[in-house]
Amino acid sequence: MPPIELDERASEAALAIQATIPKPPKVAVVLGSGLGALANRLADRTIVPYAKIPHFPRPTVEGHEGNLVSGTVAGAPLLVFQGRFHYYEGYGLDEVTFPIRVMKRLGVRTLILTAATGGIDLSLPAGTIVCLKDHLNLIGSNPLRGPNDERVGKRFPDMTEVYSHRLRDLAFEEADKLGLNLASGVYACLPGPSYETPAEIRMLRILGADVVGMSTVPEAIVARHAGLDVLALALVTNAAAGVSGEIISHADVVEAGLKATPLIGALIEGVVQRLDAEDRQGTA
Ligand SMILES: O=P(O)(O)O[C@H]1O[C@H](CO)[C@@H](O)[C@H]1O
Ligand SMILES: Nc1nc2[nH]cnc2c(=O)[nH]1
Repeated sequence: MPPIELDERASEAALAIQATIPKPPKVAVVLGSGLGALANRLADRTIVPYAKIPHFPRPTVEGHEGNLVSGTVAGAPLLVFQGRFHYYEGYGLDEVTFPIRVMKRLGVRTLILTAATGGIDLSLPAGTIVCLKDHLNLIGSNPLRGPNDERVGKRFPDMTEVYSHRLRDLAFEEADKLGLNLASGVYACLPGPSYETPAEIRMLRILGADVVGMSTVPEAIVARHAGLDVLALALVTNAAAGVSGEIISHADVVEAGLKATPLIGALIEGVVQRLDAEDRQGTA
């Protein structure tokens, strides 16, 4: 889609959201598969169904509800995207990353991405939360393909530090307070929807990937292009193909997400409260 048209659509979507949420929070979270219940932890909730937002796609995957939820965690404002869009659903990368363009319009400055993933590294069993330090974009395209919108960002955005060092440090500090052993790793993004073969997982391990999924990376690229700071937390919901010999099912992925929601929720809340405190002190 031409960038001007895309920007107009994002602007219309943002205006519609602002009609219900006049002062949107500056920190947003995108919830991965099975992590939707995290939105229920917010106080003072205002819910805008994606269906009510112009140009917003609809999630078609189980475990992705399709609501924008604004509220607070321990007094700190937070905007939650309860459900995301994936390339394998048939959406173009413009559509997959549309919420990121909208949140930029809404004035969001910090994006926290969450995702369900398969654990490639043998030291990352199901239930581990991994703070991403980098990624491999193996989706076969790039969400910034096409004419560049110079008003949003550069033609050739730097990707040396996609996942903010500052936010990662903050996440590790908050994890320590919770007694949570937060791991660090590289996310490989494949197009899906089939899970990987054991041979593909062996290849990904050689390439340096620690976890694998079918999302997150297009969103992170668009967010960095637009100047947002990004933190990404990947939950290992299953051993990647061939690692344990167990078959992988999306129902199990969603169940593992639900089980880990209190822990990943507590971690996100700790980070959001710290960001809010920094914001109040004018240091963010
Ligand atoms: O990345 P999220 O949306 O958490 O979902 C992950 O889980 C699904 C597969 O079970 C895929 O969509 C994969 O990307
Ligand atoms: N590609 C991929 N995505 C996932 N999402 C949750 N588990 C997996 C997995 O093993 N592979």
